Amino acid sequence: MTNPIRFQRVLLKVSGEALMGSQGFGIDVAVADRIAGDIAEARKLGVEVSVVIGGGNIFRGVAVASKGGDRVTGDHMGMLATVINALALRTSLTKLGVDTVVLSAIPMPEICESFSQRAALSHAGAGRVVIFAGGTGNPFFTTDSAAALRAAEMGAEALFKGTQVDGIYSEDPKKNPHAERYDQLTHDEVLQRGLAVMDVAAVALTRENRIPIVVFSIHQAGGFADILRGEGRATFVSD
Ligand SMILES: Nc1ncnc2c1ncn2[C@@H]1O[C@H](COP(=O)(O)OP(=O)(O)OP(=O)(O)O)[C@@H](O)[C@H]1O
Ligand SMILES: O=c1ccn([C@@H]2O[C@H](COP(=O)(O)O)[C@@H](O)[C@H]2O)c(=O)[nH]1
Repeated sequence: MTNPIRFQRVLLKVSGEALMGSQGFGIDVAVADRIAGDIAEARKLGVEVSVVIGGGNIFRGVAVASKGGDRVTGDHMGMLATVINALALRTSLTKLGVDTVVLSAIPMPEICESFSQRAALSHAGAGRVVIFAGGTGNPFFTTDSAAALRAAEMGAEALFKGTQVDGIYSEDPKKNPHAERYDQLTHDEVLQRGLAVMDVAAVALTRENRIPIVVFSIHQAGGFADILRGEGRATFVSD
């Protein structure tokens, strides 16, 4: 596939669920190391990469709410899960010699730096990979929304969503293996057709800020850099 856009600065959303690999829960270090390698490879192409990481391998707030618990507490637990994942990914990147900083939306200064746009831009400008932890810092959101928000704040030219599937389909391909796969869509088409690969708030925020979305499989080793080179497999969302 031809990449219609050339990117110098991107925001990568890494699926939390992907981090558990073939385990049923938690972090498979080999997977974290491989994803870190993919980020390092992208940086070697001269692309500035910052990262938002999900928490689905550890905790999602809706799991608490669905059992009658308090949603806000559940979401706090989910946001903390993203901090755990961010620390794991930082460890993997550091092993590769990639200078990396974790900025959390929820201050926890003994563990990592707190998020501010100024700090994030300064670290990125100094050549570091910035990992945004703690989502948006607010309940009732997801890390997709955090990714859209941070992409806008960083002036990213695209939001890459590295997820469980290799693009956007007419329906969830895990539920319908005959669903049609798209190469190219507009933000409006994603919203109007209710394509649930990403939450509505995230798609709306990227549409408002004219940020393209690139959906690809995080399980494809080297896939991130391939797409940046104009190769690889992904669905592009742009207007
Ligand atoms: N129309 C669609 N096209 C593609 N995938 C879809 C679609 N509708 C639903 N999905 C599902 O959405 C999933 C991505 O959702 P989600 O963002 O919650 O997971 P994730 O990327 O693993 O992130 P995390 O684990 O961090 O929450 C895909 O794995 C896919 O099964
Ligand atoms: O801004 C945010 C981001 C996330 N959460 C909570 O964390 C979990 C994990 O994030 P995923 O995007 O599902 O991977 C999410 O389910 C929420 O419970 C949040 O509250 N606010």
